[in-house]
Formats: sequence, structure tokens, C-alpha cells
Amino acid sequence: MKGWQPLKISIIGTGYVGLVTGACLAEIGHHVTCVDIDEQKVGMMQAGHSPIYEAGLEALMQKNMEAEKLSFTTDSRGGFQHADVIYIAVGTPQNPDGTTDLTAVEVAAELIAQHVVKDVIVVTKSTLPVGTNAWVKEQIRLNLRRDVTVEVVHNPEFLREGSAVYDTFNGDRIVIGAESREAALIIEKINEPFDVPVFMTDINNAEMIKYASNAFLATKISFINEIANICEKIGADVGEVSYGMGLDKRIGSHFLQAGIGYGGSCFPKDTSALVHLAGGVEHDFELLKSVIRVNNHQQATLVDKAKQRFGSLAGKRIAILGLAYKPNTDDMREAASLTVIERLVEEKAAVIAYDPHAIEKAKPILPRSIAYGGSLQEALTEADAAFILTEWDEIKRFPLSDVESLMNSPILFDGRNCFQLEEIRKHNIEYHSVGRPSIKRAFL
Ligand SMILES: NC(=O)c1ccc[n+]([C@@H]2O[C@H](COP(=O)([O-])OP(=O)(O)OC[C@H]3O[C@@H](n4cnc5c(N)ncnc54)[C@H](O)[C@@H]3O)[C@@H](O)[C@H]2O)c1
Ligand SMILES: O=c1ccn([C@@H]2O[C@H](COP(=O)(O)OP(=O)(O)O[C@H]3O[C@H](CO)[C@@H](O)[C@H](O)[C@H]3O)[C@@H](O)[C@H]2O)c(=O)[nH]1
Repeated sequence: MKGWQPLKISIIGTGYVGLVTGACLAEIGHHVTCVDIDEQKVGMMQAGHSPIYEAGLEALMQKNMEAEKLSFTTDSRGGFQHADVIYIAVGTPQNPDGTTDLTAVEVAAELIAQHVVKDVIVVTKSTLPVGTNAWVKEQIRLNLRRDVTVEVVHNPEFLREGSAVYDTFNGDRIVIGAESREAALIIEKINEPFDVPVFMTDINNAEMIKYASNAFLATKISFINEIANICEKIGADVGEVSYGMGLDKRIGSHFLQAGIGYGGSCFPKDTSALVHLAGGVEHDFELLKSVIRVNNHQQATLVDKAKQRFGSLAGKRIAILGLAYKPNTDDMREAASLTVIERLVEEKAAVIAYDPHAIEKAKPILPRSIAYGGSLQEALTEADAAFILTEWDEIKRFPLSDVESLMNSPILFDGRNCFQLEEIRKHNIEYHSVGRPSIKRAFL
């Protein structure tokens, strides 16, 4: 790493992306100040605790805080004063009409303009619709208080929740979109110790790469879910089908796991934003609209199966196993469990939910009428049926003999295909999964 130097970096927005980026940039040697408006969150981080459940993150924070390379503040003035580079990692959620809410980005741009005292590069990590970076640059320019130069570079983030720290050190690529080659080279240099391949391009392309990547991954998932729905009707097994497909390197085995559809803070909002972006230039993105429709339908299939099985779900005690939108995170944004539980409550089922890490984040957004189990055992005890919604290891490893003995009637609706059919057949368990033949028993 000839000529490599640590820089003073500030990050505005310390959520999943900002905090992980901050901790990882500190780990490779930079001096990082994280700025967030959420006082409670900042207080927690100052005490060395991560506000999110993310493997390895808290240890990385503590190590770099002790080495005085990582700090947290709510004070943007002090936070930006010495920065060579400022990363914007605030949220860009979905507006009710499906477009992107850029309020937090606008505020971040204004704060930067107010407080910078020297030339600085602003790196946008937030996912931003095409054209937004030019607008960010203009917002900063219009509000600048001092005679300084601000370059804007787009560096979209590709980490996955649950493996965010690992992904930062082992990413497939770092995309750098910039007008200024000099600024792009500085951002490349910052990231050099990660030893991840860098692709440099212009800002529009970088913005589009992020949306196109998420849309493509979402398309793979909806595609395999449609194949799964057909498999169910013809008696085929989607697990075998996707494995056989994935052996073809042109197809690849990733993102071919059938289930109850994709959730999370990115795929739903980013697919919707891309449909709107296309609409804005009079392109009807029919394929992506179908991907979204298929996904919405997929989240409902498990409840439909249960209704078919029981006739009525009223008064049935139903255990929900897994609430987070995917394992190894406590993130509940757009989790399939929200849709499934809402339907079950409408059907007047008595719901008892368990998740190893997401219960605290789930409670404020789930219906008040549902109960929570302190363990898998507690949730399963006396249940008439159980829905598996997140493939946590704890759930996959739970002994099926205990499922059999704890439940009132051991009927599983597995939205994540956690078990091999042969394993289930060794037990007196009725099993309905996605895209695979059901295993029926006679309990009722
Ligand atoms: N979560 C992911 O896995 C992921 C991955 C890739 C890209 N992204 C993108 O990265 C961006 C951030 O996503 P996230 O999931 O980390 O969001 P998040 O909601 O977890 O965090 C955003 C943070 O920004 C803070 N914030 C908002 N306004 C602020 C302001 N004016 N000043 C300081 N702090 C402010 C909030 O308090 C919050 O802590 C989004 O654009 C998202 O699409 C997310
Ligand atoms: O074969 C699969 C793979 C995933 N999923 C579901 O898809 C969703 C998203 O999963 P994943 O992509 O692993 O998690 P995210 O953390 O949402 O990461 C995605 O969204 C991020 C935010 O933009 C990007 O940075 C990542 O590259 C992109 O993978 C989850 O509900 C999964 O259960 C499936 O149903 N089948």
C-alpha cells in the first residue's frame, strides 16, 4: 500500500450502513467520527454498544473506540470540522407513492454546507435515484457558508444485513462514481486496505448499478418463487430444481432459495423506486412490476395454505417462529412476518411469536393482541400449528422430536424450507413448505 495514509472521515447517519462503514473504516486505520441525530442511539454507541444486532460489529466498535479511531456525536458542527471526507449514510425510505423520500439526504447536505471549513469530498453511501447526486452537490453549493470546494462521489453500498462486517471486508466490488477523477482516486485509496476490486465509473452509472443490482436479485427470487408455485402443482421439488439450475455457472446458485418472498429495508423500496424512475422517463418496467406483484402474493401463500388445511383459523393457537426479515439481523423492515401476522390476527387466530433477536424491535409494530414466547419451546407448547418465517439456525436445529411432543397438533407451515423432507418423514409431523410436496398426517 505505497503512499497510503489514514484520513479524517466523518459519517452522517449511523444506521446499518453508517455504523458498519464507520467501524470498518476505523479498523483499516482511518479516524472516524460518526454523527447521528438520534440522541439515544448516540448515547448507546458512546457507551460501546451497537444499537443493531450484527455479527462482530460491537467488538469492532469497542476495539476502535479504545484505540481512539472511532467516536460518536450528535454535534454535526464539531463532527465535520476536521473531516477530509464526509460520508452520507442517512436513510432513503419509500414515500407512500413508491418514490424515494430524500428528506434526510437534503438535511445532511445542508448540515455539511453549513459546517465545513475546508475543502472536502462528500461520499454518498445512501441508495440514491439517478440524478440525486447532482442535486446533492447543488444543495451543498447553494448553502455553503465558506469559500471551500466540495466534490461529490457516489459509492453505493452492497452489504447484506447479518453479514455486514464480513461483506465490507470481502465484497465483490466497490463502485465509485465520480465527476472528478482526483476525488475518485482519493476514495479508491481510502478503501485500498479492504483489498476489494474497484470499479470506477460516472455518477449516473453508479446510481443505476445499485438499483439494477437489487432489482436483478429480487427478480431471481420472484422467478424461483413462481417456479416453486408451479412445482407444488405438478408434484416437483423446487429445492432439487433450483440446485440443478444453479449448477449452470451462467445461472449461479445464489438467490434461488424459494420461500415466502423477499423483505428488508432494500429490495421492496428499491424495486419500487426503480419502477418509478423508469416511469419518469416513460418506460413501463413491466418485468419489475411483475417481480413486485409476485413477491406480494408470495407473502400471503402460507396463510392461504393454513386456511385451506384448517377451514377456519379462528381460535387456533399459532406459533410464529422467526420475525426478522432474514436471519442474523433484528431488522423488522418489510419482514414477511408483518403481513403473515396481520392476516392471522384478521382470521382471529391466537398468535404466539418467537424470534431469537428481533422481539424488541417487533413489539412496537406488531398487533398488540399477539403474545411472545421467551423460547422456541414456549412458543410451540400446545400450538395447533407453527409458521416458520425466518431460517435462524436455532430454528433449523430445533429437534423435530420436540416439535412433535410439544405441539397440540404438530403441523408446520415452513416459509423457508428449513427441513429436508426425509427428515420430516421420520416424525409424526404434518409439513407444508414452499414448492415441495406436502407431507400429510391425520391429526384432526
Ligand atoms: N440496510 C442495508 O443493508 C443497506 C445496504 C445498502 C444500502 N443501504 C442504503 O443505505 C442508506 C442507509 O440505510 P440504513 O439501513 O443504514 O438506514 P437506517 O435507517 O438504519 O439509518 C439511518 C440513520 O440516519 C440517521 N439520520 C437521519 N437523518 C439524519 C441527520 N439529519 N443527521 C444525522 N443522522 C441522521 C438516523 O437517525 C439513522 O440512525 C439507505 O439509503 C439504504 O437504502 C442500506
Ligand atoms: O435466495 C434468496 C435470497 C434472499 N431471499 C430474501 O431476500 C431478502 C433480502 O435478502 P438479502 O439480500 O440477503 O439481504 P439484504 O440485507 O436485504 O441485502 C440486499 O439489500 C442490500 C440493500 O440494498 C444490498 O446492499 C445487498 O447487496 C442485497 O443483497 C430477505 O428477505 C431474504 O429472506 C430469498 O427469499 N431467497
